[in-house]
Amino acid sequence: MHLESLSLLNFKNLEEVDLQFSPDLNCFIGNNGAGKTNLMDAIYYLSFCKSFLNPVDGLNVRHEEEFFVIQGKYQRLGQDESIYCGLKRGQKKHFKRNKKEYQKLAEHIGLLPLIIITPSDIDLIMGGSEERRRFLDGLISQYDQIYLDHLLRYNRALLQRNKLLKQFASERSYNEDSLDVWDEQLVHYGNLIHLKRVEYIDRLQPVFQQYYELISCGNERIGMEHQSQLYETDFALLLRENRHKDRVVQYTTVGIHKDDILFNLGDYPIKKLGSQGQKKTYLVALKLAQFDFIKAMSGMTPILLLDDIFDKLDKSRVEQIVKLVADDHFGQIFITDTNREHLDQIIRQVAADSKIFRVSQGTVREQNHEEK
Ligand SMILES: Nc1ncnc2c1ncn2[C@@H]1O[C@H](COP(=O)(O)OP(=O)(O)OP(=O)(O)O)[C@@H](O)[C@H]1O
Repeated sequence: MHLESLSLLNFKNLEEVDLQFSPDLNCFIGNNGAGKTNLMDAIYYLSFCKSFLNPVDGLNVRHEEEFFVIQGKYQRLGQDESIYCGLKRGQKKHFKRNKKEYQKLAEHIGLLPLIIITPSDIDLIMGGSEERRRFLDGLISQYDQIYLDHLLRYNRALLQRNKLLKQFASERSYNEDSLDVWDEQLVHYGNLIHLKRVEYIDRLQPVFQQYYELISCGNERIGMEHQSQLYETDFALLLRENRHKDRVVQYTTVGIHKDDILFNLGDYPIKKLGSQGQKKTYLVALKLAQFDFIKAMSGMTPILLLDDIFDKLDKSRVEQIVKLVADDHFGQIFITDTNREHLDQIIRQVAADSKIFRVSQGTVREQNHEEK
């Protein structure tokens, strides 16, 4: 599967862009603030119906303009696919596949698999546990509708239980039975979600370790540990034991919504003790493992977006990543850099077709390989 062409109108700092891509390697080169990441974001939008940077759609409309349009033409499983996304300030977003508007955006997710590696991934390590749960849930639910359904039902039950706990406090009344209904639901769906999370982390772990070893030349030991209260105690018992506490604090303090993933380097948390380059290596390995996963589950090779991937990495790690992505295991790749040297290094190693685009103050033009 690959993106053949992209047209943009008023998307962030990109006023009008029309580009034809290589099915293999596409490089965006330009100075800081030129618009390289915005191009990546537009491609991300076409797969996930939203920006990876900015959850408020209206902020992606070019300043002083009223609307944006993103259009992409894809080759997917031997067929042409035309995807349209349009937004007028203050109005609903329109998202179309082959001119037909989606009723629900969720129907589109998974159609055009894509993995992005970006500097903002650092939130996965440095942010709170909800970042890591979102990563894991996103990974599983993209191709497992049942898991997504269980997650939605669990969250709904959690919301209702928390509402009741608040109500008890404000009305100073307490009815055990009304909590039981929600506890039953939490236990049922929570246990199913727990089993799936355990299974998926077990599957992700070895692939992730392999990528990390490849990039770091096997010099460092890493780990990923799923932390859940359900490993130690039965969920129903846990809820019963913590009922009194939950009533006092007015929310549910135990359950799979408290899970975390501990990212380790050696015996220590990478969050506290890892260097910037080690954290970056960790994230690249994690995302490449996610790539393999999605590839296996979707039966398609995802598009790979590498945004500013070489920043903070030493020469040897850069070389290892270049070798990795030059492998034909990966399909269409988009890569941004301010440094032409890195891109030339990749282009030299990749036997496949490649294109270079110069991005400058919101304009983009294809340049030939000799032009510097
Ligand atoms: N809605 C918008 N309208 C106009 N410009 C915008 C909008 N949103 C963001 N920008 C501008 O886009 C520019 C950032 O572009 P982008 O992040 O793509 O840069 P980049 O080329 O990736 O830079 P770097 O190398 O620093 O990562 C900024 O100058 C920012 O002000």
